Amino acid sequence: MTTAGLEGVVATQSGISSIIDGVLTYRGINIDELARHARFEEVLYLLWHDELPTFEQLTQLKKELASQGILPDEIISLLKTFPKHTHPMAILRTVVSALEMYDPDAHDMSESANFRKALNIQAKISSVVAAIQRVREDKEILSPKREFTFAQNFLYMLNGENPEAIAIKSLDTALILHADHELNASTFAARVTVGTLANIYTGVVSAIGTLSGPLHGGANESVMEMLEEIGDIEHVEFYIRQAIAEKKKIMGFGHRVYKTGDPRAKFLKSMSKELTALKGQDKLYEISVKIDEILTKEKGLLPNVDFYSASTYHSLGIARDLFTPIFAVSRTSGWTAHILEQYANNRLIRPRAEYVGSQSRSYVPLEER
Ligand SMILES: CC(=O)SCCNC(=O)CCNC(=O)[C@H](O)C(C)(C)COP(=O)(O)OP(=O)(O)OC[C@H]1O[C@@H](n2cnc3c(N)ncnc32)[C@H](O)[C@@H]1OP(=O)(O)O
Ligand SMILES: O=C([O-])CC(=O)C(=O)O
Repeated sequence: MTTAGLEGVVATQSGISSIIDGVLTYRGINIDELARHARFEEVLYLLWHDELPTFEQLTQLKKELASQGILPDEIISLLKTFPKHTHPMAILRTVVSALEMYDPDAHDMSESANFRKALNIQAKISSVVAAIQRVREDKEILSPKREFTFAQNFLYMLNGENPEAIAIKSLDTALILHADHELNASTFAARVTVGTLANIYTGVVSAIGTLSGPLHGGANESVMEMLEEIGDIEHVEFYIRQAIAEKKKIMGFGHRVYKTGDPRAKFLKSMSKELTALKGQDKLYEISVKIDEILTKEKGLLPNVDFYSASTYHSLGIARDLFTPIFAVSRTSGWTAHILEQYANNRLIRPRAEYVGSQSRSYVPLEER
């Protein structure tokens, strides 16, 4: 028996995040508590080490993220070679692959080397995403500052100025909310890849490619496209009813696992409300809420993590095609935690396929076809 899309199939055991009765936890801690009280670096440490960091451990991690976040000159030169219209997810996938070539530990598969590589990727991926924007604006590439937090550094490297407190807090919360999510498609891809004992860079590259699709992380960019296409609250009703009639998938709604709502969406909704109001972009929030109301009423479809993240990121002044790369910056914490967990107890992941093709055919020579 096969199950389309492996729905409901339990493919591995994991101690990293759980989704039980619609409640999401990281290492046993409810995401609601982490979103309200933690900082992204604490969540990163928690995902990697199964413990919240002490003050000293957190300080050390912050220091290492800033120092490892400096990109090699070769990587900056490489970033400048891509055509300007290249999608940032394609650049990110390519550059993370290239990072392996500048890591002397790339093929050391010891546990300590794998932790070092996880840190290297997590630190640099944020700098790469910011640098993608700086390169296309012909601006100087900036490095993280030691005194800044991870979220603060990302916004600083992106915009070249010390970000406002509300922007730092909002991005930090968004990073926490996107950090891990059990066996989602990109994490599964990462685990399958490293299950062959391919290295951690290769696992993250697989994951980035998998995240980019609009049924997964790419949905946040598609949501923004839709909001821009709708343009006005007056157009929502017509647009959504037509999409329903044409049986189109509406981006940012529905979920394979959550049927009674995505617990992350409420935080993004309230950030979207606050930030759009602050930036005079209330219209975007109002359009989003109207879409949400119609889909809930007409189809019982609820927003997932990607829906309100679109208006949240937009009101932070972030370009639409950087939304999914930012998701990747956050999810690198979960991917690398899962990769380390996979290495710790590895067995090749190799399921079977039920054969439904032609049977008992013979080879026909070329001249007889
Ligand atoms: C971070 C993340 O990855 S979160 C997900 C991001 N992706 C999106 O937002 C894309 C839009 N959503 C979807 O395509 C889906 O809901 C997915 C991919 C998230 C989940 O897919 P599945 O679990 O395979 O659900 P499936 O696509 O079978 O949907 C079940 C039913 O709900 C409908 N449905 C589900 N999502 C949507 C949607 N967004 N818009 C319209 N109808 C939908 C389907 O058409 C289907 O209806 P049917 O039974 O009448 O054919
Ligand atoms: O779990 C999933 O299928 C998709 C998702 O919400 C995520 O990756 O955050």
